[in-house]
Amino acid sequence: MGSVETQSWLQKLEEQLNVDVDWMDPAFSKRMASEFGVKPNDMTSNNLWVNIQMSHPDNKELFDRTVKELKNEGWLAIYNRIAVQMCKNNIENIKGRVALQVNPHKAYDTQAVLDHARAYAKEFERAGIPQSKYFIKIPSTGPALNAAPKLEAEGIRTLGTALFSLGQAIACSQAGMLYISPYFNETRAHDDLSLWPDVEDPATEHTMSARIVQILDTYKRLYKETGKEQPLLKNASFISPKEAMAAGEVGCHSATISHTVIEQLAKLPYDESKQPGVGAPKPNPYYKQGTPTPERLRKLAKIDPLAAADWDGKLASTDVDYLANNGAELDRIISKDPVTALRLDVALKLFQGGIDESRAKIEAALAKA
Ligand SMILES: O=C(CO)[C@@H](O)[C@H](O)[C@H](O)[C@H](O)COP(=O)(O)O
Repeated sequence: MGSVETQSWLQKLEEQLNVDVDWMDPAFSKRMASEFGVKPNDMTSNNLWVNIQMSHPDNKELFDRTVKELKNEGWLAIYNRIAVQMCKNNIENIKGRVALQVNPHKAYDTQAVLDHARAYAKEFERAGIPQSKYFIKIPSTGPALNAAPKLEAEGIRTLGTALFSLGQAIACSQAGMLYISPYFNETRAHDDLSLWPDVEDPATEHTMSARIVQILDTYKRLYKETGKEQPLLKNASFISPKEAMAAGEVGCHSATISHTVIEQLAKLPYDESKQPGVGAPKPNPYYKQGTPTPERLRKLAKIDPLAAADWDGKLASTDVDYLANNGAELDRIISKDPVTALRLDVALKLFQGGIDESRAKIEAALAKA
């Protein structure tokens, strides 16, 4: 797939938003450019992807060497250095930034989030990767997001992850973050398809679409009212190619996509007449140029299929300080929104499982070193 006549869904999507790769393997990023005709913009990761990539045969020598080098520094120092080096191994294959996620066990501990992000930053510096080429992923809880303004002031750019609600998105804006990653699907749905809203037209029918539209509308309004740059919406957690195309139509800034869905997008020949809706070319600069939400999606601005049964129909207010008192108001509104509370908790546990496995591998190697 390469010529304009046989443009793939993936190539079309890259015209509407920045396609990012949600996977750390350099061989796959290379294939994206050479076989699929789309070089990834950013490379995102999470504690599961780091854990998988750490066990890749290509990284055995890196793993063994780092355990030896840092055997007196503890498992986390070893984890950080290996994770940063694996980012470095992919940096030539992407156009933008690489990403690492802080320890999900510390999602309610501001100081621990700060310490971990700064430890990654030190490793990036040591590896010769400038601040302009990476960002740090922080879970969107009250205490964790309180670390972001301090990191941003130090030039360490951040992304709010495990994000399922407008309130979390407003808090990320208040924290001055570079990106947010709302999860289009809850993480459990990837393994239990009975939880997946597998709809014909995800942009209008998927239960998460309304929240994506509302976050974008709110950020565009805040940009207009304050002139302050807003986080860029990097949509994540797609199960099907149609969902990624919906992110393009809605007008997300970027979409970080698994290797499985990228392969599918690359194989589908694009035919505009068969798409339920078509996105606009990507605006640049994103908020300054701006693009309105497409007419057929306007109806999503005021509904919320994921809201609690007693929802009063009001969207989260931008006049509230969600970061005050260590994020108490953010954590309060999350607890009043059962879908967000559950999805956030499940996502954190999933990532905790990932880092626990890495820790066990490193500690087993340390025991033999
Ligand atoms: O948050 C980002 C990127 O910012 C992603 O890496 C994100 O962790 C993943 O897309 C989701 O966790 C989906 O992972 P999974 O449910 O497929 O295991």
